[in-house]
Amino acid sequence: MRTVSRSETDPLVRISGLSKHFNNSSGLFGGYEFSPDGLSFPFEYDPDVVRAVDDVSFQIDRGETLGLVGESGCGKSTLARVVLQLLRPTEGDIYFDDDNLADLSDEALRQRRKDIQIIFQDPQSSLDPRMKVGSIIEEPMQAHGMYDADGREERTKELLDAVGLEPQYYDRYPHEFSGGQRQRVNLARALSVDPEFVVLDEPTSALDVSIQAQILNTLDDLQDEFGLTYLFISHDLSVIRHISDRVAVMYLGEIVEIGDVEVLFEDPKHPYTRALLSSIPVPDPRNRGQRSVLVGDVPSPINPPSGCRFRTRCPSLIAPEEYDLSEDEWTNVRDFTRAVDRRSFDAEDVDSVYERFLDGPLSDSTCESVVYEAIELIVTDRWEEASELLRRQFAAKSICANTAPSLEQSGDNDPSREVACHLHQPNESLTTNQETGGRM
Ligand SMILES: Nc1ncnc2c1ncn2[C@@H]1O[C@H](COP(=O)(O)OP(=O)(O)OP(=O)(O)O)[C@@H](O)[C@H]1O
Repeated sequence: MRTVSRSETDPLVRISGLSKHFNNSSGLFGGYEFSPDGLSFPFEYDPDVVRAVDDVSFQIDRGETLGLVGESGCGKSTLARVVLQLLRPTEGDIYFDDDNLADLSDEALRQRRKDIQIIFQDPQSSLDPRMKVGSIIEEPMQAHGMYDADGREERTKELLDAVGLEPQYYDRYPHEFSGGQRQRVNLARALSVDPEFVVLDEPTSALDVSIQAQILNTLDDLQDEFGLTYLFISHDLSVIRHISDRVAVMYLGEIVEIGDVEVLFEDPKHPYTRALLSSIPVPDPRNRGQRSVLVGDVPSPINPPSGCRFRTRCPSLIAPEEYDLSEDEWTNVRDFTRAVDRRSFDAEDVDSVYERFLDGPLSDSTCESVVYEAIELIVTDRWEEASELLRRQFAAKSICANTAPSLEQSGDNDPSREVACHLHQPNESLTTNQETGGRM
C-alpha cells in the first residue's frame, strides 16, 4: 500500500476565490421576461441567482484534516462538489498539487479524479444492491485500468481488512451488512484507486452514535496508513472536533472563520462560531442558562444580507458610528429591535414597553426619538412599520450592514486563525462604543 510523501510542504489543495451560483429559474420560461404586449420574443433573462458558495478561499495541507462546519443550507455540500468538480465553479480556482482543476479538460479531469474521492452520508446510495462487495470495490480500479483480475481481488481483500471488514466478505451482497459496515465498504471502494485526497460529506451522520465513533477511529487509522488528506464536512461540532486538525466555519456561502481546531473551539472569535459552539448540548444542566442558541433560519442565499451576511442574526451587531450610545444602551436598543422583529412580547402601552427594554432615556436624542416612535407604532399594532423604522435607523447604519468584512488574520499572533468580522479586522479602528457594542 502506498504512502504519500509528506516531505512536500506545499498545500495539497488550494481553493481561491471559489464561487458557485445556481440559476434558480424553473419551468420552460423560468427566468425569461416577456415584452409588455406579450407578442415578441422574451427579451430578458433574469433568474434568481442562488449564491450557494461565494468567493471562498482556503488551503488544505498534505496529511491534514480540514473540518468544514455550518448549519444546513450554508453551502457545505455545494462547496465539496465544486472542489471535486462534480459541479463546475461559476468562478475561482481549485489547485490540486499544481493542476487547476477548474481549467482541466474533461479527459484530464477524469484522470485526476482518481486522486480525489468522496464519501457521502448515505452508505447505501453508492452500493449497487445487485453487485457483490468485491465487485463494488474493484469497479473503480477496473475503470482506471489498475491491476489484472487477480491483482484487483488481492488488493480488494487487503482493503477490506484495512477498513475493518473480513476479507471473506468479498462474495457478499450489500444487504448483508449493517450501515456502519456499508460505509466501510464505501471507504474501501474510495481507497481502491489510491487517492491522495478524500472528501467526506457527513460520512457518519446516518449512523448510530456508537458506530460513528468506530468509523471516525477507522478514518484516523486510514489517514495514517495511506497518507490521506481529508476535507471532512459535518454540522456536528463534536464530530468535527474529534476528527479535524483545522476547522473552517461556513455561513451562507462564505467562510467566516478558520483556524486550528483546539484554538477555535477554546476561543471562537466570530459571533457565528460562538453561537454554533454554544448550541452544543451541555451535559451539566447548571450551565444551560449560558447558551446563546442561534435564533431564526439561515437567510436565503438568493438575496443574502448586505455587508456581513450573519448580521441579521448576530448578537454582536456593531452600533452605528453616528450615535453616541453607551454599551448598555446599545445592548438595550439591539434587544428591543430583535424583539420587535420577532414580535416576541405583548405591547400594551408605551410606558410598559419602554420600561421593559430601556433603563431610562437614551443619551443620544435621535435614538431616543426613534425608539419612542417605534414603540408608538407597536402599540397601534403597526409592527412591520416599527421593524422597518428600526432597521433603517439602526441595523442599516451599522458597519456590519455596509461593508463586507474580509477573512483576515485575527491579530492575536496566530497565523493559522482568520476571521471575517468587523470586530476583528486589523485595519479598522472602531470607536469605543462600536467595540463594546460588538462584544456583547
Ligand atoms: N442545484 C441547485 N440549484 C439551486 N439551488 C441549490 C442547488 N443545490 C444547492 N442549492 C442551494 O444552495 C444552498 C446551499 O446548499 P448546500 O446543500 O450546499 O448546503 P449544505 O450546507 O450542504 O446543507 P445540508 O447540510 O442541508 O446539505 C441552499 O440554499 C440550497 O438550496
